Amino acid sequence: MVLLDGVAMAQCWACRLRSRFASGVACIFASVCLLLNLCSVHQSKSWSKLKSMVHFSPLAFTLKPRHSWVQLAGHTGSFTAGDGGRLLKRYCECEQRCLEKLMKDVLRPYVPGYYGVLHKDEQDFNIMDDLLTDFDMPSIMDCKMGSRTCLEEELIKAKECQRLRRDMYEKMISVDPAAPTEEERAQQGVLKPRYMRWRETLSSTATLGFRIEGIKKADGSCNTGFKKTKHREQVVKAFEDFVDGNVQILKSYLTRLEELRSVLEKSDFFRTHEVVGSSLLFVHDASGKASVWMIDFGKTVPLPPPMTLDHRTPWVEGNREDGYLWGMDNLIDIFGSMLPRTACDGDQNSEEA
Ligand SMILES: Nc1ncnc2c1ncn2[C@@H]1O[C@H](COP(=O)(O)OP(=O)(O)OP(=O)(O)O)[C@@H](O)[C@H]1O
Ligand SMILES: O=P(O)(O)O[C@@H]1[C@H](O)[C@H](O)[C@@H](OP(=O)(O)O)[C@H](OP(=O)(O)O)[C@H]1O
Repeated sequence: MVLLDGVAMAQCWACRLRSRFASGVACIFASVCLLLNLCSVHQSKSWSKLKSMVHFSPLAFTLKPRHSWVQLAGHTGSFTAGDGGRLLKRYCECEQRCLEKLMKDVLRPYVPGYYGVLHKDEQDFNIMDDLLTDFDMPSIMDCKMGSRTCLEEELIKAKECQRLRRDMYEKMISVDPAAPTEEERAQQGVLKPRYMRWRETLSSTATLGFRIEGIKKADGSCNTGFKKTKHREQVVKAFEDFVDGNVQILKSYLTRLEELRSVLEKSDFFRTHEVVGSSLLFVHDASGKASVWMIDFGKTVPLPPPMTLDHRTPWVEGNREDGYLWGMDNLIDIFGSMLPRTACDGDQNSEEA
């Protein structure tokens, strides 16, 4: 976090100096700051999970920092930098199949562009667009969609092989020491579906059909402590903090979400897949640009034909419903409800809602 703050400060200075003087001296000063930070980051942590990801363009005379890449959520070590504004994500066949199909679906504008598989350093990666590329010091939010986070096939497998997870037990007691049952306490382990369900009910997954995984703001601050963000009012507070009272950004998000919902309702891909553990990535910056994309298709699986889902019907084991659109409806409703309130607050950024 200290490094991230250092980088954010350097970026801030670079921006300020650029706009005030646009002079060579300013650029050189900014470049020194940025390079110092870049070196320290690379020495201590290279391309690891969040909480500090830095990724600059090669030194150019304008010295515009391209952006700092941040992994807000997900598995550590899944990502590495690709060329030309692309990301390499650890290969997952399921995700590859989905991204290939999505490139031909009406959802194409709402997912990162996909460019196939790269074999590098004895590992395979899926190559995709880095969605942060066109933003300057972006604010980012990851919301995991759906009313459950375990695939039906995971539940079946878990019943066959009752593998106890000590890591999940430890994550559980670190949030709530009283959460494990007597039996779990004696075993010092929990089954994955039990852990996942506990996470769903602790957060807003079960009650709203989505949950906040993490928020990183332009000032470099980052928060992944949303495990107990369950109630609508808590979610509203987090969203308000994320958009920082900027009604224009709020409106852009709302418009994009409404468009996405209407495209999801028409998508062949969406109708024929169980979509679990997928996120919406919200990105905006100080210029007022804001957008939302669907990411993470590692647990998005095709349904056996002719089965389809409406993504709103409540889940019961066997019906494969995932609650994705129910979550989307709630998300849109919450963003919509924030508009007049933000405008009434008389914020400088506000305009007629
Ligand atoms: N295409 C992208 N462009 C920019 N950032 C991305 C992109 N894909 C993922 N990220 C960043 O990486 C984080 C984790 O992504 P993702 O959910 O795909 O990882 P994962 O390891 O599959 O997650 P999970 O553990 O939920 O399965 C996101 O929260 C986001 O910050
Ligand atoms: O957010 P938390 O509390 O850290 O819990 C993790 C989170 O639910 C991930 O989505 C899940 O990966 P999948 O979605 O890929 O199953 C992972 O399972 P895993 O440890 O088995 O990878 C969990 O540990």
